[in-house]
Amino acid sequence: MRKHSLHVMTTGQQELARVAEIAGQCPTELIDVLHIREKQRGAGEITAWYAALKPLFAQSAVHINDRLDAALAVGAPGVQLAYNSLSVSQSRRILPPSVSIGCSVHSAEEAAAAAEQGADYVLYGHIFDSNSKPGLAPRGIQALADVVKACSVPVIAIGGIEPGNVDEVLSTGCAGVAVLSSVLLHAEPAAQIRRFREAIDRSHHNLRSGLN
Ligand SMILES: Cc1ncc(COP(=O)(O)OP(=O)(O)O)c(N)n1
Ligand SMILES: Cc1ncsc1CCOP(=O)(O)O
Ligand SMILES: [Mg+2]
Repeated sequence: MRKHSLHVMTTGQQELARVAEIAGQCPTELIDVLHIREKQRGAGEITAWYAALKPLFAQSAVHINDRLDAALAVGAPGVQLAYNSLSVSQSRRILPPSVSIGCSVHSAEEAAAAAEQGADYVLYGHIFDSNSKPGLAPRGIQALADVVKACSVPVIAIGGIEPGNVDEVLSTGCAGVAVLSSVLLHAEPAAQIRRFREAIDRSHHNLRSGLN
């Protein structure tokens, strides 16, 4: 298992055929987790996305954002909960224990609460300015470090993350990075995935265990 992980999220702005085309050209084995984050699509459509993308991400875990019904229907190994999803504890009651639960959090308090309820990891952001979160102020590196300290489960950083700022992000002790536009909307997604993986693997920062 790799020390730090690379999560890639679908954008909600592309058709399945385009995402599949990109995946077919990319070293997807360098990606630890693909998130199907298609908030405007129904559960049936999301199951079709999973069926089409899973073979292209054979070595990645494919997690489903929000829709536990779709995740259960396809046997996905993980879900990602958003602010308006079922809570972590509600999700735990529904999902088999083997299904990983990630939870989007926006403060150290939310991160600690998600961990307490049984989240396997939290996603915290946005760290830097991001076109994917227009008009919203970024939370910054110090806030990420504070979340890492407050939280007993791995923290994945998201928002405005590029290969050039990965080292600074990992210096907080977080467990990895999640990227949306900088991979799937990039002109050269394959090269960009390699740059991310190299930047992550080059970093010598250690994971912080949290609560210390
Ligand atoms: C009112 C409000 N709060 C938060 C969000 C963003 O949702 P979030 O839980 O952060 O889920 P992801 O965007 O991370 O998938 C929102 N849209 N509105
Ligand atoms: C889903 C989400 N949550 C916080 S920032 C973000 C989007 C990050 O997108 P990008 O990687 O394009 O900055
Ligand atoms: Mg969020």
